[in-house]
Amino acid sequence: MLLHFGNVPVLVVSSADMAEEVMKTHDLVFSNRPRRKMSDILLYDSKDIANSAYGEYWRQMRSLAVLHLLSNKRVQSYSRVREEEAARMVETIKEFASSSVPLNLSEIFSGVTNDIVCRIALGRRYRGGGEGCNKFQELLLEFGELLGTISIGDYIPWLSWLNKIDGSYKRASRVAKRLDEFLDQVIAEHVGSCKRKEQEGLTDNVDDFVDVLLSVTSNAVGFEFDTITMKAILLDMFAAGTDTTYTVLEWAMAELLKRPAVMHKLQDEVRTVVGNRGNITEQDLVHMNYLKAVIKETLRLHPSLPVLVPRESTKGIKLNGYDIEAGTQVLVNAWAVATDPKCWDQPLEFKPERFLNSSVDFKGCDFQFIPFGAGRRGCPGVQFATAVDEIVLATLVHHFDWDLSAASKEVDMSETHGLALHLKSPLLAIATPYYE
Ligand code: HEM
Repeated sequence: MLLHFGNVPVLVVSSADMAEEVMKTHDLVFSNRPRRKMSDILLYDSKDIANSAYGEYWRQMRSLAVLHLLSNKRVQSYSRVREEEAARMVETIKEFASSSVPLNLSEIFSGVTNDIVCRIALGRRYRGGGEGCNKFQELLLEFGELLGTISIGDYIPWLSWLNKIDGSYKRASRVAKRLDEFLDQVIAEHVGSCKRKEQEGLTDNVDDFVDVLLSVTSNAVGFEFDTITMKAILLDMFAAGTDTTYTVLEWAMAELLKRPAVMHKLQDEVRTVVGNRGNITEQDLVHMNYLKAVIKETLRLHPSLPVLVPRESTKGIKLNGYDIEAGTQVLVNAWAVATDPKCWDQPLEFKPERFLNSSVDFKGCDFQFIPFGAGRRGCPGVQFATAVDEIVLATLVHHFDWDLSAASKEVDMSETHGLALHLKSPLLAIATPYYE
């Protein structure tokens, strides 16, 4: 379907075949991202990976992230961080469980995901008191909210004065400045501690992303990599990696609470694999096929980014008989594709079993299921996200039995959109410890 948003032609793709045309057959033509004023303000002139224009700069940033930050090996090296944070979440929930107060699961999920991303990216948690903690959390919230808004000026340039008078650009500039100061401080602390370690002959066995980026900067040859680029990449990890990852947990738990039989089947699997050994390790997850199916089914019915991240055509092209001009924005409706009755049996039913004896995966080869996109601009954070989602969800159903709160006997599945697609109301449930 070809629409016009103001001055901009927008192609909406809603079938697996057309998604394949855009993201595989003509991927190169559709590898650009539209320029957005908000990302220019918040992300150093869009110098991050997700928003930068297709070209040499993007290629260098992307390969840096894929090779050094988000590779399988690097993601696995953070298994202890994820295990520790999942265990910490259990302790927090136990405090609530003893008072039978309904627990705000949405808050728990956003907190644990944020702690994991902060520890991996910046080296420590930035939540719950301590120097700079609240300031950073507040800034991240505002950053996400602003980045998720659509500016009318991007579509109708002569109306961009509206964004000036509604104060959103000014607010974004203030948030960008404060985040910039915060990241400068984090980087300076890392540089200081690197020097100290060098002088004392200490070696840290797990580097966080700032450590990795600092070592890449000092060894980078032949491409433009400065502190600005480093800060843009770090912010990308929060912008692209936090909300998207935690909303999967929110939707998965909402579906499980609505379907006790599915919840019990998952609990049986997790408890059989782990027994009463206490906390789950990532080694255990390898044996949890139903858990993986639950996460896939959640991403099928509730993709975190239902229309992915917009692409833009770099030149005119004929697609399915239609002329698509250069500069056309493309929205791939991943939700429509993943619920298309031509590809899926009972498409609107939550049935994790459909993935048990199936090779269909979200790695970007099966175009009927593309929650992480595909092709050159496909999500490089798939391993990172699934590692977090698997351990948190497994831990939650292993340690506790769950019941809807007395206040809400029905799960309210209404949606709202920020950076990612959220439940509109916080998910509340009562936890009863299983192993006491
Ligand atoms: C469940 C969680 C996640 C979902 C559903 C998701 C989904 C997506 C999607 C749909 C895109 C655009 C793909 C395209 O245009 O074809 C994308 C891009 C991206 N994602 Fe993710 N993502 C998730 C988690 C993460 C994580 C954890 C990170 C990093 C820590 C990350 C980093 C990125 C980056 C850097 C891009 C931009 C890639 C580029 O433009 O070259 N994502 N993601």
